[in-house]
Amino acid sequence: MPEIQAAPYGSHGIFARLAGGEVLRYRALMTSKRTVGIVVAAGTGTRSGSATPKQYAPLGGRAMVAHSVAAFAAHPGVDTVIVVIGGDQEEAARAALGDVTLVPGGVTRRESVLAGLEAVAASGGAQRVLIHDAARPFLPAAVIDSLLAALETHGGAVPVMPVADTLAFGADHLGDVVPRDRLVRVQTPQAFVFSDIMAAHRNWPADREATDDAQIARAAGIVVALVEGSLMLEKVTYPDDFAAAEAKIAASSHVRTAMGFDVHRLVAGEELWLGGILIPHDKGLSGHSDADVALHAVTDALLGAAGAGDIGTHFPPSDAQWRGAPSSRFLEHARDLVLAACGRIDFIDLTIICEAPKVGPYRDAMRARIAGLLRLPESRISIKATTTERLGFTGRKEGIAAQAIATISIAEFTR
Ligand SMILES: Nc1ccn([C@@H]2O[C@H](COP(=O)(O)OP(=O)(O)OP(=O)(O)O)[C@@H](O)[C@H]2O)c(=O)n1
Ligand SMILES: C[C@](O)(CO)[C@H](O)COP(=O)(O)O
Repeated sequence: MPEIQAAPYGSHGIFARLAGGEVLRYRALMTSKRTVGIVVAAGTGTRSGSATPKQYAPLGGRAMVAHSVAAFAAHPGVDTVIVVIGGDQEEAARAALGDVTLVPGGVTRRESVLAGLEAVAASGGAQRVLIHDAARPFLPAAVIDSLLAALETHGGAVPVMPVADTLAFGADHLGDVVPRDRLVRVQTPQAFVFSDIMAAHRNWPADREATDDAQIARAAGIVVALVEGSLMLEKVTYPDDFAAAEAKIAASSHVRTAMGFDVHRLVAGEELWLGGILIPHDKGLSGHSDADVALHAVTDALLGAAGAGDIGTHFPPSDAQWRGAPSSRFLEHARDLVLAACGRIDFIDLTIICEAPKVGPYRDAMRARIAGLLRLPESRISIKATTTERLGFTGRKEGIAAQAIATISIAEFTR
């Protein structure tokens, strides 16, 4: 199967998954092993000292929980993500995550995981499940690769790290040293054959706690393999951990800029959609979609910065489903691609080139609309307009052109 060789397992994250037909076919093959990522995010974060549950604290420009959800969503081996949340967290979770399956959790982590597993069972089950702490925001695709590979031969697998410090009992005074040569630090995600971990959790006594799922699996006789963990996966637990997490993002972030350009013809009898708003005018822009040339330019700039092709790659004009489509959908898609690649949109500079209509009266409304679609403050959107001094097709009012430059930051720690 050349498609599989062309897109090795987990090789390119979201870009590989969305870039073209070959990869999409590869993904379709993989769904024969339906894999669900469960992110447990129902804790209160007491030790973190955060006023709100730590998983909603901003980290690298978005809520902590959004990072690992995006990492799962971007991985071609993960088909679905569900997030387990606290009873009073729905609003915060929706604001952070948008349209993701949310499941109410329990009082302890174990109960929250059980609730997540039951939700998977109720939705038709799965072959494999990856159970992950929202409090470990930076989830490398390579760790997911290793875990899924280990599940080919084991019922469970966990990422582990070596212990670097001397370990000893300690209360009032230092006690005996604990030999560390055979100890490991256990991280998440923890990967399991779904039916096995589901049964193990159901059989675990309700009055007994376990700090992770591998313990519950082992108690049920599941052999749990070890794979190499990652420093990126350290848990955010105490107040100082937030600064350490921000430092990880800063250390691996770099800025990308890309431009987008588009032209559409002005014709009588069409609505004029420009910059995401409907403008009264004697002509409108003609195209396969609503032909909003300004949103197309911004969309292409974002796709370029994400290295994810162009608007035609994602929304081919040959595809009837995009006939008359609102260009806001294209822009939201580009936004989600950037976010899924652990990127942050820093700034958009859009220039609309036309003789008429005058853009000035609509500039604020366009800015607000684009900021809303990108979930950014308006201060990160610049809209400029110019004429071409009555020269060329824009000068003759035959069409409108737009160009945009997107500046994004991408933290390249996800591999
Ligand atoms: N009832 C609970 C408790 C914890 N968790 C989740 O389990 C993960 C690991 O737990 P921990 O770091 O201990 O988070 P908290 O329980 O929120 O923190 P603390 O113990 O400091 O209150 C976190 O993503 C947390 O949201 C959960 O889903 N449901
Ligand atoms: C699940 C876990 O993250 C694995 O290391 C850990 O056991 C969670 O412990 P916590 O005390 O609930 O933070």
